[in-house]
Formats: sequence, C-alpha cells, structure tokens
Amino acid sequence: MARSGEHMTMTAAFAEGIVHNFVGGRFVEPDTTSLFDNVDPATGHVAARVHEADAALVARAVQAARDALGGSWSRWTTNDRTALLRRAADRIEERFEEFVAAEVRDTGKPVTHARDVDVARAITNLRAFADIVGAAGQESFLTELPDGRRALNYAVRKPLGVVAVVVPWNLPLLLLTWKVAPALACGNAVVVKPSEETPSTAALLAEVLREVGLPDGVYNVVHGFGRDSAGEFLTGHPGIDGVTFTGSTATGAHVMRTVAARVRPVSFELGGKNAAVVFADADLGATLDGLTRSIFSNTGQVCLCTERVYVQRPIFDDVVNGLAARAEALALGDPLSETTTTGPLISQAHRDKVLAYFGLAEEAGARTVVGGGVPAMGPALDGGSWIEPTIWVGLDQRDRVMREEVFGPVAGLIPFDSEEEAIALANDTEYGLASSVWTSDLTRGHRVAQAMRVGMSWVNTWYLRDLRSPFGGMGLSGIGREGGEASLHFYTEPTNVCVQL
Ligand SMILES: NC(=O)c1ccc[n+]([C@@H]2O[C@H](COP(=O)([O-])OP(=O)(O)OC[C@H]3O[C@@H](n4cnc5c(N)ncnc54)[C@H](O)[C@@H]3O)[C@@H](O)[C@H]2O)c1
Ligand SMILES: O=C/C=C/C=C(\O)C(=O)O
Repeated sequence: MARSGEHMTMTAAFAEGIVHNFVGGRFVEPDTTSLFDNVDPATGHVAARVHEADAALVARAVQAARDALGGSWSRWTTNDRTALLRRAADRIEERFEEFVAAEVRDTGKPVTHARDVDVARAITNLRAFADIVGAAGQESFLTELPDGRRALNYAVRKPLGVVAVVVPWNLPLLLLTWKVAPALACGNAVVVKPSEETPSTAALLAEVLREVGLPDGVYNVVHGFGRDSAGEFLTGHPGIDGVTFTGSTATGAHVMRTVAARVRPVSFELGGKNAAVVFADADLGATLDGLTRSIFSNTGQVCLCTERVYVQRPIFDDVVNGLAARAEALALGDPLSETTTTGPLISQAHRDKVLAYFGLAEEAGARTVVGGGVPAMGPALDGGSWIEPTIWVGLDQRDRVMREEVFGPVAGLIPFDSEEEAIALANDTEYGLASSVWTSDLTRGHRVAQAMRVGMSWVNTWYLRDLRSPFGGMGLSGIGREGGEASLHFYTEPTNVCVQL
C-alpha cells in the first residue's frame, strides 16, 4: 500500500481485486485510502473494492489532462486521433469478453444485452466518431458587401480543452464512449467520473487507450460518488473547460449550479418520462414486441424507456393483455445465462425507490395487471435487487407514477379516443426526451411524431439509432444534443477568421 504522499502505480485496472483510478497514464492509489464496495446486483455479493479518489487525486487528474493538452497530444492531427479511435475499437473487439464480463458483474444485466448493446455499441461509437470527425469540414463563406468589399470568412475549430465526463450506471461503457470518442477525436483531454455503481469498464478502457498509444494524461479516470466526492471535486474544479453529464435531472441541476460561477459549457442528457402512442390501426404483434422492448429493456433502466402508454380505445384491452403476456414471459435469472432476458435493478437502494412507486400506484387505485412485487429467485440470486416487470391500468394522468421517472420495468396504460387527445396526453410532461408512435398510417405517424415535444421521436420502432443524428432532450430531459455534428460543436470552440480580399 502506498505511503501517504506517494502514489503507488499499478499495471492493471483491477490489481489486487481493487478497481483503480487512472491518472497521467498510470493506475494509481489516492493519498487517503478510502475503499468502497463494488456490489454484483444479481447476487448482492461484493465483487470488488474501488479506490475512491480524494480531492487531491482529482486535482492531479485535471492537471494531468491540462499538461497533456500542452504536450504531444496538441500536435496530433485529426487523422492521427481518428486512427487511434479505430485502434481502440479493434482492441476492445479483441478483449470483447473481458469488457462483457466486467459490465455484467457491475450491472447484473444479461450477458446478451452486455454483448449486443453495451460493448457492441461502444465499438460502434468509437468507429462512428472516427468517421464523423474525420470527414467534418470547416464552415467558410465568401463575403461580398454592397460597397464592393469582399472577404473570406472561415471557422477554425479547436478543442474545448479539459472536459469533465460524468456518466451513469445503466449503460456504462456505451454512454462513456458516446462522450469520450468525440471528445478525443476533437483533440480534448478528459477526466472521467464513472458511476460509483459501475467503475470497471471505464478502468478497462484506460488500459486499452494506453495500449493503442494514447499519450499519458489525455484520458483519466477518478472513482467516487457525487456530492462531497469525486463527482463534485471534478465538476467544481477551476481547471475544467466544460462538463458533459448524463444522469438524473436533479443531479444535472446541481452540476449546473456548480459550474455556473465559471460559466462553463454543459451538455446534459438527463431523465425522461417517455410516452408511446398506439393507434387502433397499428400492427398489433409488431407493436407489442416493440413496446415490450421499449418498456423492459435493461430492466427499464434506459433513459429512453417507455413508462407511459396511450392506447386508442378499440384495442386497449388487446394491448393490455398482450403486454401482460409478454411481461410474464420475460426470463429473470442468472445474467450469465444465454436464455436470461431480464436482470435485476442496479441496487437495493434503487429497488426501494421503484418499490415506493409500486406503493404509490396502489394508493392511486391502479390495477396491477402483472408484476407488482419482488420475485423469488432462489438461494443463489435472492440477495440481488430483483423486481417483477409490472404493468398498471386504472391510473390517472395526474398520478405521480405517470409523471415522475421510475427508471424500472414498469408502464402505466391509459386509453384515448382522438389523435389530438393522444398528443395532449403524451406532451403533458415536464420532460422531453423520447416518444414512440405506432400506426399503419405513416402520414399520421409523421404528423404525430413531429407534434411530440421530445428530442427523439420514433415511428413503429424504438431505439433504432443513427449516430449522426442529434440525440438529447428538452425540458427536464437535458440541455444540448450529442451525436453527429452536434458532438463536434460541443467538443470544439470555433474561431471565425475574416480576411479582407
Ligand atoms: N438522457 C440520457 O441519455 C440518460 C442516459 C442514462 C441515464 N440517464 C438518467 O440517469 C439517471 C440514472 O442514472 P444515475 O442514478 O447514475 O444518475 P445520477 O444523477 O445519480 O448519477 C449520474 C452520475 O453523476 C454523479 N453525480 C451524482 N451527484 C453528483 C454531483 N453533485 N456532482 C457531480 N457528479 C454527481 C454520479 O456519481 C454518477 O456518476 C436516470 O434519471 C436516467 O434517466 C439519462
Ligand atoms: O439511458 C439512456 C440511453 C442513452 C443512449 C444513447 O445516448 C445512445 O444511444 O446514443
């Protein structure tokens, strides 16, 4: 163990069963030794310990990033940086199962989801932003004034600088690379604060980036919590040039207050209370399959998940019964089994929060069509934070369960009659992240999707992603967009040069 003031350096992310911080190109221990448990949500067992970064180590990480910006990294070309992203993607592919195992251990999610969504999308993120940033031009204009003067205006995009990257626990590596890939492609240096629940793949990514030649200090990882811990030490550090944050709306508001005094740019992907609108002419089977994915994927722990379903009255009972049957068919079980479809919630604390909403639904007079409790999982898994996928009817639009983000495998269904009524119900929220519309009439599909006050509106599908499109939310769901050019604009500062000709 390092003596105080001396930082022991290790070779790997998980040396001695501890998940380490990564600063200046090395895995290091903080001065003050403070370890917290990394719990496997499927079993409730402590899977590893994690070194909590103290304020001094966070400051070292910010300084290491600052130093890297002034070092060789500033001389890398866009081609050099995008080539590195592609090498990193290839290396993750080589270490694919290691990343899958780490993600499953941290989250309890089924191995199939970790493979097909989390790690696969991380590789895609790296390659997509290598393409997007590699192909991006610069804005320029030939100016011709009425008095005959002419000029050339062109914008030169430079890195934002040292970017604080604070990410949540639901799609750890996917959301981390969604930010780090464009940030690095644009020449920034980053200090990452992964969720305290899911430290592992951020540390593994550090190994990969070092292996593929990223200069020391360009990518740093500090572990810990939010307030009075690494998260706040990082976002509150004067050396930060911008913050990209994904997490709850409440935390986003706190981060905004933290950086407000220094007027630092923020990119916020926050919570949601997403609605699906199902018209009577929808393809019932395909719609039920799509709705099931949108409600229960990742045990409902995706910001884009549907928690409100509005169904045109003639097919209301068919949708209720169809969803209930699909919910009952979900396979809760060992995350490492190929047949498991649904894992636990991330923690006992989060399960308590979701169970509190079960109580609120009951108090509001909801009828629980399926679920509503804690499943018996047997001796190996009963210690995990498991919960039953749940469908409610009989709720009112004003009930808290229909207004507040539960972030679990739940949905409340309410019937509607007219298109206007459906749009009003779906838009009756302070959030504005995502929606889906299910109808065979595509003219209506376009019309209703455009009428939704959300960042992403799907028609007859859900979570189909083009990484070039703007991603994000309005209202309580966030500030700004990431994806495609939107990421380029956040992770760079343009200087417009005007030359009289
Ligand atoms: N819009 C999106 O793309 C998106 C994606 C995933 C999750 N989310 C949202 O995230 C929430 C679930 O994730 P969560 O529980 O990890 O969110 P959270 O807000 O509790 O934590 C997110 C991250 O912020 C850190 N943090 C907490 N308080 C902080 C503070 N005061 N200063 C700095 N950092 C702080 C946490 O340690 C964690 O790393 C849900 O609301 C979900 O909707 C949104
Ligand atoms: O939980 C929220 C999921 C966010 C997903 C993305 O940011 C994405 O698909 O790019």
